[in-house]
Amino acid sequence: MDEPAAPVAWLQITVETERASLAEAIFESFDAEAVTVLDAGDDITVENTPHEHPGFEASRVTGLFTHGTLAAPIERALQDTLGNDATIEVNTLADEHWASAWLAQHPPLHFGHRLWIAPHEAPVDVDDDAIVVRLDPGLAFGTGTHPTTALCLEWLAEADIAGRHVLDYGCGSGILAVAAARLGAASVTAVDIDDQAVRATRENAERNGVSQCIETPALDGIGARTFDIVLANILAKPLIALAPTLTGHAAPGAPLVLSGLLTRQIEDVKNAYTGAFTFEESAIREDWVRLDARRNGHD
Ligand SMILES: C[S@@+](CC[C@H](N)C(=O)[O-])C[C@H]1O[C@@H](n2cnc3c(N)ncnc32)[C@H](O)[C@@H]1O
Repeated sequence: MDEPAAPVAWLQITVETERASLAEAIFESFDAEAVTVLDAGDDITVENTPHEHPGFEASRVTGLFTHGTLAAPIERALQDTLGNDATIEVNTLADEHWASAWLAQHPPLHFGHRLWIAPHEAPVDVDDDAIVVRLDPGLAFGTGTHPTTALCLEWLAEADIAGRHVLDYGCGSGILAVAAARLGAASVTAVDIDDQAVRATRENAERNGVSQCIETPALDGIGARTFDIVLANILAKPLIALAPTLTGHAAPGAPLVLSGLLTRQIEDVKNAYTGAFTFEESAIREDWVRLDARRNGHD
């Protein structure tokens, strides 16, 4: 018989700051398993934290790290970068506490006319034609609260997805892939360099009844296939490095949706794709950007 699994604990560091994107970058540089951001004004009811946070002005950025990660260097980096403006809180969470904290922090979110993202157990009171994507707590990036994910979900909610073949490059939790499938895509190909993200995508596809529509090949398993829609919410540097790959996967006339870059990185990212794509107006939230483009070559 298998040994019962040992209880897992996580290091959770939360920082309240007006410079949320810097805090996120620091958490990412320490290999956070997940980073979430709650903005000022969001309803906050976090379980298992020692403080209450009534009416704070700043964003609340939370990084989750695997057990054994040292808190001190991360705290030092946050303090050095954010100075006295930041309030830092360190907690150890048992697995089930992380899940309940996640649920409490993630009320159902609404995008466009009819797309909702909601935790599996959260009651959602919506119209009959609403598409509700159920996303359970996982450790892969992509819960809908991050501005870049939200910007991509807003694009998907308004786009003509029905019958299209979609590529989600850097799928994380699978949130965009599952939303595209639920919005009627003929097929979604979801890839990621992180095995955990691929696992989370498969699980979330299954939970939402769309696993037959979503394939998760290895990165080198897409071959030379082209897609009707290409989504990539990664970061500026990989987006630039991936320009030839994503260009090769976009069919003539296909929309390309890039996110994960900051406003100061717009020109560098655009330059990597210029020639093959025509860019439309960018969407910007909290200094994060979504670039919308269309593959040249459509008759
Ligand atoms: C910011 S998350 C986005 C997740 C999800 N698509 C969303 O919109 O919320 C970026 C994802 O891209 C993956 N990633 C980073 N570099 C990559 C690369 N070169 N190729 C494929 N995936 C990559 C990461 O592992 C991560 O899961």
